[in-house]
Amino acid sequence: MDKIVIEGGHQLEGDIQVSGAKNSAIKLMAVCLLTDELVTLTNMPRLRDTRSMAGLLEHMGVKVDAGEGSTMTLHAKSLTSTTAPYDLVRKMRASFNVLGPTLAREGAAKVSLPGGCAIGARPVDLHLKALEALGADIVLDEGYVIATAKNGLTGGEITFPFISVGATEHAVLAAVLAKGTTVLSNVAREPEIVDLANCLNAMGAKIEGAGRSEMTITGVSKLSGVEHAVVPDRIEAGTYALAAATAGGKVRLRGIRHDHLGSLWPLIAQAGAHVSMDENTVTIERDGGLIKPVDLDTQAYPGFPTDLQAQFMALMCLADGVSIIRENIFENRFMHCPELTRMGADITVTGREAIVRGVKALRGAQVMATDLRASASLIAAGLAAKGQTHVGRVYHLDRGFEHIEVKLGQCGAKISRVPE
Ligand SMILES: CC(=O)N[C@H]1[C@@H](OP(=O)(O)OP(=O)(O)OC[C@H]2O[C@@H](n3ccc(=O)[nH]c3=O)[C@H](O)[C@@H]2O)O[C@H](CO)[C@@H](O)[C@@H]1O
Ligand SMILES: C=C(OP(=O)(O)O)C(=O)O
Repeated sequence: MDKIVIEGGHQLEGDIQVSGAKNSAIKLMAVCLLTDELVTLTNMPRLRDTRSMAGLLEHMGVKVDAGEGSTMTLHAKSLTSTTAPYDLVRKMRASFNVLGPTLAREGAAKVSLPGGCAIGARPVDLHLKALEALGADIVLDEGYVIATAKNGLTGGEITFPFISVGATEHAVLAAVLAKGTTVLSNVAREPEIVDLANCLNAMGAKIEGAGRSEMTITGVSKLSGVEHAVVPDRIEAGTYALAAATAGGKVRLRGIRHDHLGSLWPLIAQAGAHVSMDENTVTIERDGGLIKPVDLDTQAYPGFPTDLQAQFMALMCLADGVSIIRENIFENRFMHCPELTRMGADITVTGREAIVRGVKALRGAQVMATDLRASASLIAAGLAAKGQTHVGRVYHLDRGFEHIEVKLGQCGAKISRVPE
C-alpha cells in the first residue's frame, strides 16, 4: 500500500482545477439502472469509488466504459443480476443506492448492507422505510436486504424524521418510475440532490422541488438516455481552500460553484484568510498572518458540511486561541483528532464537541488516515507542519480525491506518493 510523504513548511501558490463531485457521480451512475438507453456522464472524477461503483454495475450486467478522460458511459440494456454482493457493496456507502432503482425496474433486488467511512453507526432504516412507503416488501437476511415489489412500486408520502442525503436520493431513485405521485418531506437539499434531479428530469422524470425541503415526484413509465455533466465537487474545493489557508500562500480554484460553499467562505475569512471570487473561480490567500480561532457547527446543507469538519480543524490547530468544533451529523467523526495530536495539536474531544487550543506550530509525524476526509486534514496539517509527515492508509484518500498529490504539487507543495 502507498503512503503520502510531505515535506512541510512550503506555502501553496498556483491554480487547482476542481473535479466533478464524487458524492454526485456515484449516485448518477446508479441512474443507468432506470433506463435501457445510454447514459453519458461528463466531468466524472476518476476515483476508487467510481471504479468500485462501475465494478458493481458491471456485475449487474451494465456495460460501463470509463475511457481515459472524464467521460463515462453506462448502458444497462438489460440486467443480468439483481443481486449486489457484499464484496462489492462493502467498499462504499452509496453502492447501497442500487437497491431502489433495481427494484423499480425489475420488481426485485437483493443488496448487501453497505460499508463506507467508519464515522458512525450509519444505519439504513430511513432508506428502507422510504422504499416500504413506495410499496416494497423488505426482509433482512444474512446481511442482505431482500426487496420485492411484485406489482411495481407505487407513489407514497414520506416524511423523514431527520435529514438524510442517502435516503433522500434513494427515495428519488425509486419514486421516478413508481405509479402515481410521491411527496417527500424534510428532505436533504444538498447540491448533489439537485444534480441527481436535474439528470433524471433530463431523462424524462417529473421531479419538482429539488433543493427545497419538500419534493414531489410524478412517476413516469419510461426514462430515456441522457448526457449529463457532474456538478463540481464542493468538498474537494473546500478542502483545497482550507489547505491554502492552513499552509499559507495563494491558491486559485477553478471550475468551482462558489454558491455551493456559502457556509465556508465567511468562516475562512473570519479565520484570517482573504477570499475573492468571480463566476467560476475562488482565490484564497493568507500571507502568514495570525490564524484567528473560529467556532464551528456542522449541519445539513446549506449549513457547514461535516465532510469539511476535519479539514477546518487542521486550520484551527494553528489558530491563535481556542475554537470549539461541534459535529452534529455523525457520532464518531473525530478520529483525526488523535492523529493531529501526534503532530503537536492540542485537542480535547468530549462527546460531539472538540475543543481545539491552537498551537504555534505543528511538527511532522507518522500518522494514519482513518477515513476519507480525515486523510485530507492530515495532509493539510502536514503541509503546514515543520519537517516530514507520513500519511499511511491512503486508500481512504483515493476513494474521493483525484490526483491530490499532483494538484497540490502543482502549487509548490513538496508531496509525493511512495510505496509503504
Ligand atoms: C456518498 C455520500 O454522498 N456520502 C455523504 C452522505 O452520506 P450519507 O448519505 O450516508 O449521510 P446521511 O445524510 O444519510 O446521514 C446523516 C445521518 O443520518 C443517519 N442515518 C442515515 C440514514 C438512515 O437510514 N438512518 C440514519 O440514522 C446517519 O447515521 C447520519 O448520522 O451525506 C453525508 C452527510 O452530508 C456526507 O458526510 C457523506 O459524505
Ligand atoms: C463519508 C464520505 O463518504 P461515504 O458516505 O461514501 O462513506 C465522504 O465522502 O466524506
